[in-house]
Amino acid sequence: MSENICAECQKPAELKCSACKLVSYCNKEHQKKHWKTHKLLCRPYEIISTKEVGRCLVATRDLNPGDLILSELPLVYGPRPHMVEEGPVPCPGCCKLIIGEESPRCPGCDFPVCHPRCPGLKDMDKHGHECFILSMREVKAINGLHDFYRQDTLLALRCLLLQKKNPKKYAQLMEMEAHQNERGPDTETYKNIQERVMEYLEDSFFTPLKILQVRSGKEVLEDTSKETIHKICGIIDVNALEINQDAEISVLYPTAYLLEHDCVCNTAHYFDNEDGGYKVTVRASLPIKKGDHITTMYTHALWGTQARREHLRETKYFSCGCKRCKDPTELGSYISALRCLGTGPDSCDGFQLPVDPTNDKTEWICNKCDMRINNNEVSYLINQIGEEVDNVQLASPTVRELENLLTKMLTFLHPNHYHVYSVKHSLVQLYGYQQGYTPSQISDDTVLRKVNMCRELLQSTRIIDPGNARLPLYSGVIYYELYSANMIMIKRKWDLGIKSKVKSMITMMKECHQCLTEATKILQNEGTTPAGEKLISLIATSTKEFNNWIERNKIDLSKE
Ligand SMILES: C[S@@+](CC[C@H](N)C(=O)[O-])C[C@H]1O[C@@H](n2cnc3c(N)ncnc32)[C@H](O)[C@@H]1O
Repeated sequence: MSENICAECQKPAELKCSACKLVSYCNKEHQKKHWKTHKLLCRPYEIISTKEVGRCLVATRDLNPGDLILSELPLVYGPRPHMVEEGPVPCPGCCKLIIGEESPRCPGCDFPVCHPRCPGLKDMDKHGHECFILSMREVKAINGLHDFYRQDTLLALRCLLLQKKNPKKYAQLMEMEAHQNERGPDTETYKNIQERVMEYLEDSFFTPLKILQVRSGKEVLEDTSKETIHKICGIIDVNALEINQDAEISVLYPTAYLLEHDCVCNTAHYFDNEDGGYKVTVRASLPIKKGDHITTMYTHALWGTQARREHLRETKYFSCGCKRCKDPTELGSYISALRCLGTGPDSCDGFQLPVDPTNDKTEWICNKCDMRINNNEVSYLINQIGEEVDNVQLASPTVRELENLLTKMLTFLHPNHYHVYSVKHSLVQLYGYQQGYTPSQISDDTVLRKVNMCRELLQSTRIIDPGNARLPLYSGVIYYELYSANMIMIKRKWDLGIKSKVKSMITMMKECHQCLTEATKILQNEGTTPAGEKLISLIATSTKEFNNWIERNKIDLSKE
């Protein structure tokens, strides 16, 4: 007789839900009947393996934007494993950034901490367990703290500690892809890990630990071999998700790591640290059909194809072949396109596009006059412009400085190029605020310029991030600035007696309403970062003010 019980009638059952394989039924009819209840809990994906991507998730039913895909707690997490040579470091208890030299020390191991009573110091899922190992070293440091207390090695140590503490979790962890072949002994990555993690942990802590283990006959760590530590570092680099909310943390999840990459992904994920556990929730951000691959984004949506592909190759060891990467126009966004670089009589108003964007040595051809240039020239130009943009942006530029830079850039780049996007995104946040451009000072022409820039930015953002999965803060800011610019114009005209009977005024008011509604929707899961929280509150206040203004002036936007 079957051990399983039908979820509908509690009689013995042989049939299983094919999607989650967790619930049984005695017949198809009862399965159908129970679906209304079960669909809220049923996992909507299966794990498959393909030659191109390895293991990945595929939808087992149609999903709509917002539908839950998975929600889970970490296997292990810890301070982001990137070497810091100066400046703030994470507290090993809570991962919040602190200045090591000015901070108190952990009473157990002497690592700099935010407070000697930081709750994470005793928590066995955080610092509690590793503190014992770190206290093996008897010497303490007063100077040169960055080299002596290496928070960038703690996540690898926490992974090793799972060997004894939670063998099931350790086994799950060791199943993850580490790309060891691409990180072999002759690579820079290997040499770096050897020195930065392996030798540091071995010399400072494992050598005294081994002596203690022999003496006491008790084993704390089973396997601290070079192979295992290199594999763990590979696993962290390839699979960990990064959280930048209140602290800089890297997290390994039991299932979420299986999400494959796509440069236009169909899910969004959020972290929730309310119970101190960094739960991740993954939801569909676009409609996903049964059988579609469920994807996320490992790199920056606002980078052009060459920059994204290079980043993916260097950090995740694969060559992306998604639709956006293969399309010279990047789905019509023209985010990497240059102006025709023909000179003199050869110049035209066309745009230079890569002939084969997935080939690093591709030629770039003008879509109008066939003028060709090689990739080295394009890379050189883009790097030069990128450097100039970074330098100007870092120096808190004025409107005038950014406008001059923009004019210069537009002689080489498409108006939607990602470097241009970045400058326009800064400019729309200065128009209306900087001295000389405040709401009472800014000219009508400049307000219109801001409105047009916001609309152009929104158009590009919608193409490269149609589900608002990766750029919600960018979009939220643009919607807010489009609202603000429209409001300046509306109030000016209103004061001149041009009221709600005029059609263009109603159009602008409707756009204001739409901007605030869209921004509120897009930002609904962004309240966990300081920037998101601030923007959400600004938009909530503006929505109230806008609605009051509409009500006070007896305007009915639904009727007009
Ligand atoms: C976080 S892991 C994802 C799980 C992995 N597929 C596995 O089997 O363990 C990331 C790795 O998956 C592979 N991968 C993910 N997305 C890919 C894609 N779009 N194309 C090719 N490989 C991909 C790469 O090997 C990458 O380093």
